[in-house]
Amino acid sequence: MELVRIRRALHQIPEIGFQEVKTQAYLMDIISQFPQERIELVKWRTGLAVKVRGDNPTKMIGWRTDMDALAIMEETELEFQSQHPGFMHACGHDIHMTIAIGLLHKLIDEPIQDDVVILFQPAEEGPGGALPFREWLKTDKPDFLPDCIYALHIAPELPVGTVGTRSGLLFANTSELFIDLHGKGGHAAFPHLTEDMAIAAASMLMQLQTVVSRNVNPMDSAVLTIGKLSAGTVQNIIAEHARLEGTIRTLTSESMSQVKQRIEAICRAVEQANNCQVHIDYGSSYLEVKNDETLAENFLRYASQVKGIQAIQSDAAMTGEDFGYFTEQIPGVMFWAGVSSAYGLHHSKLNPDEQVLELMPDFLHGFFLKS
Ligand SMILES: CC(=O)N[C@@H](CCC[C@H](N)C(=O)O)C(=O)O
Repeated sequence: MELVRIRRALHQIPEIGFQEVKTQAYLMDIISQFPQERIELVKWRTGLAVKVRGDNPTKMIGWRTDMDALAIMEETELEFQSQHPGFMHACGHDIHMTIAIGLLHKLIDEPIQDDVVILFQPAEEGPGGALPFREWLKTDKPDFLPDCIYALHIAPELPVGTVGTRSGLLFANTSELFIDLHGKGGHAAFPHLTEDMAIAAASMLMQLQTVVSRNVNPMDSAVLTIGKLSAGTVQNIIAEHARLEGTIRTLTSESMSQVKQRIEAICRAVEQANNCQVHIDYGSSYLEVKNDETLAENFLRYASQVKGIQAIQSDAAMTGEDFGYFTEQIPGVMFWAGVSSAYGLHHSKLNPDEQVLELMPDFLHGFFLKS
């Protein structure tokens, strides 16, 4: 299998959530070149579910990969860099999909006892494909619904060959956050006749910093990041509109509700103080990823015995993953797989080491053989 070629081809066609049309077509083309006797493929929106029949199945194991990219301008200057300006596989989903293809090929070549279903899931970065995909499988394709489910995420800071996970909570509860402020703009020379939304947004941004530092129990944990702040139109007009775009991360749904209540109180206060209208939109939200204890222990035990693999216990992280909607109802494990990149996830220069492409399909095939 020329996995490097496949990864580079996928890397060149990054598409955001539910727009993975070329990605889906490319994957289907690759899969159509495999022997078809053991496999059954169904499409779901821009995603795919591919079932591989085992020799003597007692269960169906699930493997999930995400497919979407991010709206980031790539700056790697690699010869195979993104052909879609402004979009990049900066979260490693091109690597994830290629590993899934490698695993699929291996399972066809050397079948195992159990059935395996590989889920190519769109829209992990947003607005979230896991929940509707899971629900569709349950209602329309129950014979594609796995009994247990696994997934990996690349870890730029870990060397290739290292895999890490933990029992229980791995990733945070998340909610996107979009806040629009509307007030009376006007001429830059007459500020007393306006309500400046740039000032109102700046003050809101600062006040939002007190939510985690002053309202969340220090023994709990939360993150409130505003990744984008925009206001106004040109240099000599006082802004009538401003927008804050961010994300909230907590360890439980309860603390997510508390954080949201504080954000709402701050927005009402900014409305009053600045004589403006504030509108909050929480966008999409993801459940925390909770690894099944027994499966996670089995996984780490297996990994620690494989030559060339270093298994580590990971800490929980404030990353979000809609894989949490799978582990909510299906026992599962997500793990980190090292890719030795100097630049991290969501960075325009992320450059994973492609050696992981050869290593992981073999490793997973061995794991599924013994699961
Ligand atoms: C693994 C990873 O980086 N996941 C994303 C998921 C984003 C969810 C949503 N769009 C949000 O921003 O809340 C992450 O940013 O953690």
